[in-house]
Amino acid sequence: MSFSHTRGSARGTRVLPAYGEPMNICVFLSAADLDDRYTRPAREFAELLGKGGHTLVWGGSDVGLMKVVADGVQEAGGRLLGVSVDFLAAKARVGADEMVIARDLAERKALLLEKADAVVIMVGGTGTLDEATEILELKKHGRTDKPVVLLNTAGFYDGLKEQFRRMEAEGFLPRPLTELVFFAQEPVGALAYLEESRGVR
Ligand SMILES: C/C(=C\CNc1ncnc2c1ncn2[C@@H]1O[C@H](COP(=O)(O)O)[C@@H](O)[C@H]1O)CO
Repeated sequence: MSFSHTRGSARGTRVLPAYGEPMNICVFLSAADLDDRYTRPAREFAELLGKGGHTLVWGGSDVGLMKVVADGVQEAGGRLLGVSVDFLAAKARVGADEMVIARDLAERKALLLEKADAVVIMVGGTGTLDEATEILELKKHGRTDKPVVLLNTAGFYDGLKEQFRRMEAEGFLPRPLTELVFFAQEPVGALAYLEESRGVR
């Protein structure tokens, strides 16, 4: 495993993989221990990701749903690229292919997005919501065009979807909602969207 701390602000820019090539897929998701309603689809998505030869880019911790997905990706043959943060470095997963330690949460978010070709938002709490709104805000301002999927497991994000639709209908969004985020009901639909959108960008 390679392990590095960040220094300064010089960072490389990712060259997007061509259609059919493996991607770096950043997943934002809960650090909590959850029941089967949420762990089953998370495991299913992890397996698809690993079997597709993709790399999981995630928050680096070995807890809750974050661990479920990291385990699933690794077992299915995918790579793990963690971006932890200084104050959680002791909790970082041992055995990831790469682990970067950011100085603070803001830098971690920037690194997670920088290293990703695409983003999937799974069920989560305030941490996940914070990460999700960061990428959506960047997309809103045209600062990135990376595809974003919201995996709406067990209707967890029905309320958020409703709120986004209201924002769009009442003029709060300068871009159509469909350009910001794709809502997937199932893991297979989430990955299919990412793989297809890579071919047309
Ligand atoms: C080991 C313990 C806590 C570890 N907690 C976290 N580790 C890594 N990343 C985290 C942690 N908590 C939040 N994150 C980031 O936010 C998302 C999850 O937050 P949520 O509030 O649970 O939705 C996740 O994507 C991470 O990037 C306790 O000792």
